[in-house]
Amino acid sequence: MSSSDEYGTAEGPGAQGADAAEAAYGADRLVGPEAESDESALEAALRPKELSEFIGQSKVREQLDLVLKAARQRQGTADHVLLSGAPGLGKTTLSMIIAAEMGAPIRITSGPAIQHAGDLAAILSSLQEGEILFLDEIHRMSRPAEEMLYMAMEDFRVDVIVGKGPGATAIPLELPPFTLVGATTRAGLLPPPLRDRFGFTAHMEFYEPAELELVVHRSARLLDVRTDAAGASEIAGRSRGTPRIANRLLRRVRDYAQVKGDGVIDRETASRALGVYEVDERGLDRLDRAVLGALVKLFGGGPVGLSTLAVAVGEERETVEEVAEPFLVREGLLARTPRGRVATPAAWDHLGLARPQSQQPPHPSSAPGQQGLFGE
Ligand SMILES: Nc1ncnc2c1ncn2[C@@H]1O[C@H](COP(=O)(O)OP(=O)(O)OP(=O)(O)O)[C@@H](O)[C@H]1O
Repeated sequence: MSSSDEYGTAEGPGAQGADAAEAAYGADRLVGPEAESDESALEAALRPKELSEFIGQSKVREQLDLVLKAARQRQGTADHVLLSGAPGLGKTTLSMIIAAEMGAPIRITSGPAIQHAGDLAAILSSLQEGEILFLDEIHRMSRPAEEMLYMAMEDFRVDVIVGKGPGATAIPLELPPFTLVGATTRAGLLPPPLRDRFGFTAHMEFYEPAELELVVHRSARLLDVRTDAAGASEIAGRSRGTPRIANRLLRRVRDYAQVKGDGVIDRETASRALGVYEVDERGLDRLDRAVLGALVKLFGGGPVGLSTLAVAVGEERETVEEVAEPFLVREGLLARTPRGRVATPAAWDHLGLARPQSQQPPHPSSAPGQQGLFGE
């Protein structure tokens, strides 16, 4: 096994790998950021319909508001919009809000559904003037379709190729002006010519706990569930900065409150309910804690190779690398280093374990160089 095989990449997985591993492991994962297969109707019911209802992302909202107002004043179509950010942060929701604010219809499709340029030509040629075309996972579109999109975005025109080989001819096709809203979890993977054709690019950040509390209160109101401030705060704190997860945890806590309590969600009820589902107070689930526990207890905090860590927790290495690690890294509990995975001092604290000597904060009298690995 090569050393890169053993240690995995320090940067993390590629796009397709991450999507596949999340889909495979994350299908029934309460804190997975992807939508579950039966979730779309529930999500639709909870989507904010107007920009003013959209919680958080204040900069994005302010900028988008300007873009849309200006387009409305000119009675034209809005510039193409690129929304980037992790799954479940509200990209689809924002695209629907753009359509609503522009009073325009919306067509929804995704990169993986457009494998041939012809698929895209069929969609583009049937758009109405001013229509919003939402292209989710735009980074997963095929190359020929992507190239067709360049011209469509810039000149509202496509060349449809008829025939094959030397006899093939390009028939130009005029398109009505439309607004493309592209969404991607990996803006860095978009080729620059595509990225540059968007007039407005917004990066969506993870939400602050206070913003997620507002999401929980709003959803609770729509679901007709009573939640007090402490209950909403407990759910928000475990939602990994993601409204989709907040809404999902709220539904599970609602079940618990209904079956085991009086239907009201307070701190105690939320905490007990999420304990049943093994989501801890910081939003880690069983897999996250298994990875962290193995790293700390079996390997003294590392460095340890990815494959060895995966064997220790009985999972595929892709699952550890793509499903568990991103959140652990984001939370500052685990670091990916060229020598392998390393637990940070916060990992011991989170697991309620005493830090070993090497991870102790330096004693004020200790000489430089005797500090722990992270030199706190
Ligand atoms: N700012 C917000 N305020 C209130 N609810 C939100 C907000 N953002 C997202 N949500 C809710 O979270 C859920 C997921 O949002 P959405 O489907 O728009 O995410 P997404 O970024 O498009 O995810 P994916 O990349 O997986 O398609 C929806 O039910 C939506 O109502």
